[in-house]
Amino acid sequence: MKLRFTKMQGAGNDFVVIDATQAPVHLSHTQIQHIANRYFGVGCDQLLMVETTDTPGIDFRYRIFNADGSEVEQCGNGARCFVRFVVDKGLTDKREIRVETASGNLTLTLQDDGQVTVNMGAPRFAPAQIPFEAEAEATAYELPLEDDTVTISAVSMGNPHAVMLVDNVHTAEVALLGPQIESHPRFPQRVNAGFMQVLNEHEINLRVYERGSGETLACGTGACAAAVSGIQLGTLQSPVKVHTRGGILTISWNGSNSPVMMTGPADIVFEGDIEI
Ligand SMILES: N[C@@H](CCC[C@H](N)C(=O)O)C(=O)O
Repeated sequence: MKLRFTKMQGAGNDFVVIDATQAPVHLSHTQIQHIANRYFGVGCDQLLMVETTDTPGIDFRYRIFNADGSEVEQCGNGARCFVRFVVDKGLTDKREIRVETASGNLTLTLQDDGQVTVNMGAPRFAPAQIPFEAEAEATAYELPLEDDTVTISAVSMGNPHAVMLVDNVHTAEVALLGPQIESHPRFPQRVNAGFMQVLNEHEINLRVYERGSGETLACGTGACAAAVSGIQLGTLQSPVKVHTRGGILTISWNGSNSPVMMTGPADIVFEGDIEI
């Protein structure tokens, strides 16, 4: 069977987007892994499935799958690409769109300059899926690894993140520490591992080793989690410009239960059909 797809990217985090608004599309783990494979498939960090919904006041539903086939709760760069997709494909003429995800509803706005702003909702600091004993907000936790102990902040943006401070992201041991943090026993659902270098109180460099996809050029929820943890720790102030390997994201957060706002690019790269 041939499957029509659109390849997109947001700050270099790349996606295969499937339009399932006309008819349902069911893909197995193996089919998603094949599509995501950069040698034998299309290649992507995540696959996004755009669907309709009957929920009042909600325009679409969209589902997110990592390159390893696992379905996840949230994806910041994917949310921006989702908006560009439904607008560019003529699936809506709205510029402010409400979408249902596995971790709640989001409001997304397509700006006149083509950038997309996403209201990512409020962060959580003791997320249920991260069983730290302490309840304190934005506390830094010691995490013992194979040959080292690192200090991380645990932040949920709907999906789980462990953010650590590093002196220099370019030399940080992302490939070594990322997989150890991702599958650490203290994170039964696994976790996205962020490596943050503070440049000044409004600017950071960030690399993220993503759960289920490995290191990506950018991670939207990772950028939100890093900015939030830095603001909570008192080293950053909103807004925070996040420099990733694939582009710049701007994160604003007024603290406590206020929503995290993320702004950044989203573009279509090409379209095609793949045999699955
Ligand atoms: N790239 C994404 C996050 C995708 C999901 C993540 N790998 C997870 O497993 O939670 C983003 O832009 O937020």
